Amino acid sequence: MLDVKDLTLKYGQSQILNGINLTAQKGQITAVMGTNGVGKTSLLKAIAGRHPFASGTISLDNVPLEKHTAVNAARAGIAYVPQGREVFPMMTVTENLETGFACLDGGGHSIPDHIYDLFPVLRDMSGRRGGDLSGGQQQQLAIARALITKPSVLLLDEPTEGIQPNIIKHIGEVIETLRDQGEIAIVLVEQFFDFAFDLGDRFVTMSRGSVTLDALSADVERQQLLDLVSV
Ligand SMILES: Nc1ncnc2c1ncn2[C@@H]1O[C@H](COP(=O)(O)OP(=O)(O)OP(=O)(O)O)[C@@H](O)[C@H]1O
Repeated sequence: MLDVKDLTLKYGQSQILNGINLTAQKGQITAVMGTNGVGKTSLLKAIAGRHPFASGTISLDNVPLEKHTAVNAARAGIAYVPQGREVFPMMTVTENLETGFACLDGGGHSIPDHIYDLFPVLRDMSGRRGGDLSGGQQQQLAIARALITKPSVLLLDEPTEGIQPNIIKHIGEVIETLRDQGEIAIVLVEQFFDFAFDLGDRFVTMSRGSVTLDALSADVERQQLLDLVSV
């Protein structure tokens, strides 16, 4: 379980996160929602060790993570699929996937079949350069690369952004499959309301760096949620 407590984050003098509390359970999709600029990406970056936080704690299975760098977060089991995907454009699909081995112990790793079962297009395009893939294919590659690290927490930042509807549907099905396997706590930051609403088991809404609602899907009405995340 991921447990974020009283997290604050600053860019210079500007305080962006004002004491965020968030938990994400394995086998659940925790959807973090809110309008542009409320701090969703900053929250994910802090959890992923991509930006230092000013105060608070991030724990995995009740163990607070020390020295919270990106490498340490990845080694601890936190995988981050950033907005914009960050696929290496000059590397092949296979090489992009292999970068995920860097945070696993030992050598001699190979790409597991289940990765290609989730994303068959990556097998077909294994020799193509990352930069030559469509946006949807790059998103699949970025999620697959994150899964290579065998995470216990998967952070997804706007996975539907700029992607055609049939691939969005497929990505939604993959996220559900991962949830149903029960091994990963999934944190989904998403502005496509219906995508997040359909997938979320728990909803956390944010406004100006603070949590405004934290509720299980059974306890929240669609309109209530829509009102909270609309401008
Ligand atoms: N590197 C940075 N330096 C300074 N300010 C930043 C930086 N990154 C983000 N911000 C500011 O922090 C605030 C929160 O940004 P953040 O990207 O976390 O929000 P968001 O909810 O993810 O928005 P979006 O949906 O547009 O990505 C915004 O006001 C943004 O301008």
